[in-house]
Amino acid sequence: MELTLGDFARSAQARLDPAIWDFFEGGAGEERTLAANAEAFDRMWLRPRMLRGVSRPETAAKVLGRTWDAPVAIAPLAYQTLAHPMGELATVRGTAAAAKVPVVISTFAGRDVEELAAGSDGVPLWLQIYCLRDRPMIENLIERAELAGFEALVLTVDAPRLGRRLRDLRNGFRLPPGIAPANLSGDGFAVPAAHASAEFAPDLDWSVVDWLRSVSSLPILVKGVLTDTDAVCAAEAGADGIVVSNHGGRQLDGVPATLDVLPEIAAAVAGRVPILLDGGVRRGRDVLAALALGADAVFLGRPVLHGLAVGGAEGVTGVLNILLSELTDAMTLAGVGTIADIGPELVRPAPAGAGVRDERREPRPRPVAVSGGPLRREDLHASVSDPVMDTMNFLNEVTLRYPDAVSFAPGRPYDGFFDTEQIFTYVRRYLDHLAAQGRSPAQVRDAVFQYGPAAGQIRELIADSLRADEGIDVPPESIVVTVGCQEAMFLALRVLMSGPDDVLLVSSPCYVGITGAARLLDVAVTAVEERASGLSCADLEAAVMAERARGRRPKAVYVIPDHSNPSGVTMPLEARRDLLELAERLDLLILEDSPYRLVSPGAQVPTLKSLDGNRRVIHLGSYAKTVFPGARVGFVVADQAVRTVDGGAGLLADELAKVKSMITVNTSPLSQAAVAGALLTSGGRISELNTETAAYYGDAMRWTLQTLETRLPAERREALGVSWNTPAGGFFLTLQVPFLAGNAALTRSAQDFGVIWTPMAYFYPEGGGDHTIRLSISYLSHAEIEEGVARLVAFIESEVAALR
Ligand SMILES: Cc1cc2nc3c(=O)[nH]c(=O)nc-3n(C[C@H](O)[C@H](O)[C@H](O)COP(=O)(O)O)c2cc1C
Repeated sequence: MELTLGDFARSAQARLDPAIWDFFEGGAGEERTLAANAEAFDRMWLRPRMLRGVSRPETAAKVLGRTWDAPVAIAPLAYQTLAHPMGELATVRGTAAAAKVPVVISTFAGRDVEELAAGSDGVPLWLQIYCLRDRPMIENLIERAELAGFEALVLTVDAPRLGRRLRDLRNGFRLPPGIAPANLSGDGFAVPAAHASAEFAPDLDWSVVDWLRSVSSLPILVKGVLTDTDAVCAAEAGADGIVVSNHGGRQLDGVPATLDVLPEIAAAVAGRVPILLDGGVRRGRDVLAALALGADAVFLGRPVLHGLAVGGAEGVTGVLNILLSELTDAMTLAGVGTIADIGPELVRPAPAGAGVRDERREPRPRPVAVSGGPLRREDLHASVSDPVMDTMNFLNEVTLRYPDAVSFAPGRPYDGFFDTEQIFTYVRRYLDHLAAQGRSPAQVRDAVFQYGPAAGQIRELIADSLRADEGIDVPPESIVVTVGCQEAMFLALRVLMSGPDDVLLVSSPCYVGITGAARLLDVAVTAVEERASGLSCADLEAAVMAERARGRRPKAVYVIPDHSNPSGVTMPLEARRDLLELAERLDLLILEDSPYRLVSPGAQVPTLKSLDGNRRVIHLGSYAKTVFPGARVGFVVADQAVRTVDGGAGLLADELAKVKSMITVNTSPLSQAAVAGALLTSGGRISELNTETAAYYGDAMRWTLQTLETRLPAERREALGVSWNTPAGGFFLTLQVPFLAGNAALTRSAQDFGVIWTPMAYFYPEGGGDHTIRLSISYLSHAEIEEGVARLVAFIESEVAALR
């Protein structure tokens, strides 16, 4: 039985073909905006008033001069015949049975406007307009609708073309035979995005409102407004109303939630025209919140399709009845007697992290400024709003919310080998070493108390250690000691990438630290799909050629050749040689990052840098896993020669150090001292220092793989459609699953099964990884691994059962 709109969504999903479900549910890009719409409502608390004498609140609302039974209308939704054969006719009838509120009919409706008007049973019908290149066809449709008794036009302005809807792209979505717009002539509709690219007029301006006005006497609402400026433009262009909408997150991913922009728009419009809002309205209290923040009414989108799929007209009636009775309940409990009584005092933002919706959606709770603070995030550098910058927020949030869950998420080192006293011993060891080298007491003191050289003061020790451990033979001058490896990446990108046409190539999936650094620096990133044995040279070459054909300059490729984060993949020796050869041939640099190799058991494949005869490799180093992450010490080896215009020569490392002096000045000498002490203790062989640690991680990886194998033997996992890779080292392995393993699945996993993992989709710069899970094995005990895997398997079984 469906008691909430969420229940209807679940029932609909069970009934619909997965590709159609994705077409309905999906948003553009990473679906950040889609998720944000709903979360914005979750972040809003209601402030009820008591003893207000409200027994039966009155939900009737007056909008555009007409009284509606409730401040809710049905959003334009294309191709409703995909959900039910009666399509829009069932929607109109189902709405009429629940309430007299407007139904907006899409340009791409699957039923004739005349037929809908005949079946409307007193429900106001509005026509949504996509202004196609073929204006006469649109004009004809408007004429027919007006003649049939439609009461308003809704001009959609956020779709010069369709947003990049990755689910549809992945599914190769096409309209099934027999599904087509009933009110348009022509063909080529089967792939909606392709049709839109060919037929939508992309170059409209506000004069299109004049044009509409010239062909129709109906009121015109402009749908798709997201800023105060455009709201004013719409009002000044003569619109009779605006619809604050981001198309349900289906157009430009990364625009804000509609509820978040509503206050600024309401302030700008100042009552001149009615404001409607859509996106994420799923409960009666959401309607209250939208009205409190300045909307006159809301549109309901996807839930209508869910109702249709579940029970045609009756389903739509069911959905509306739930929403409207929730609205009545909320008004009663909040002490609100009429719609006109709803004002801004009825809401306040929830504290951060509170109010997260407990449904199959992807919440990302974040504080919201309802009335605007002194700074607007949209005025800050775009990177702060970029999804890549807070990829891990949601995961951290879930981890905090379910502290008892077994977590396979964090890639942090096991702390059983840390010993506080070690730090003092290491620092002492380094200071003694300086004294033994003949430094005076004052010099030894300065070596920890003072600023140090930008390039670092332990470069010799690092160079010795690289020679001893890795067969990397480079002069100390080619090394810059950095604040963690992250700074090394940042410096390398800052120095190498000089113009807007420069491109960094990365694998997909890819470590987020590098894509995040690229974003901070406005560096263009192109992803190359990773294969089972890492980056393929053929793929890389094709990507380089494609970039060059576009007039761009691919300058470097970032790789984690050993036990990669996130996939766990290791490049074989031959592939490394091929990559070096390709880099030489294509004049590319390689950014090699390999933090896990020395904490992995057994012999390791040689580093790219040790095989690099042509100085193609910039080696990014980290002591986070081999010494301890709290030191925040990393380094970069950049032995490439740099020629100056006046014929001088230096090393790339010198340029990196220059930039570093303007970022962190120098890496903490105290931290460098601790790391140097560790290097000295092991005679430069950091691998020896980590023998026990490597054995520990190796054992944890084996244990995890073995437990998975026991719980899901071949036959069972085949039946479930599950598989995983078997890395020989590192912290990560990946699991393929047949269901969508995104944030919603993660929430169910944490909440219902007590196990947390990382959705691999976080690591795909251009989308992907939706059916893959990353497991980190680095810090769990055998018992925790066993319990965690048991829970994970139970979760997987339940998800697979829900699919069937
Ligand atoms: C399957 C689907 C089809 C849609 N078709 C149209 C359309 O033809 N015209 C339009 O202006 N908006 C269209 N929209 C956007 C909706 O009108 C509305 O803005 C959005 O769905 C509201 O968000 P909600 O689904 O979160 O309630 C469509 C949305 C979906 C999900």
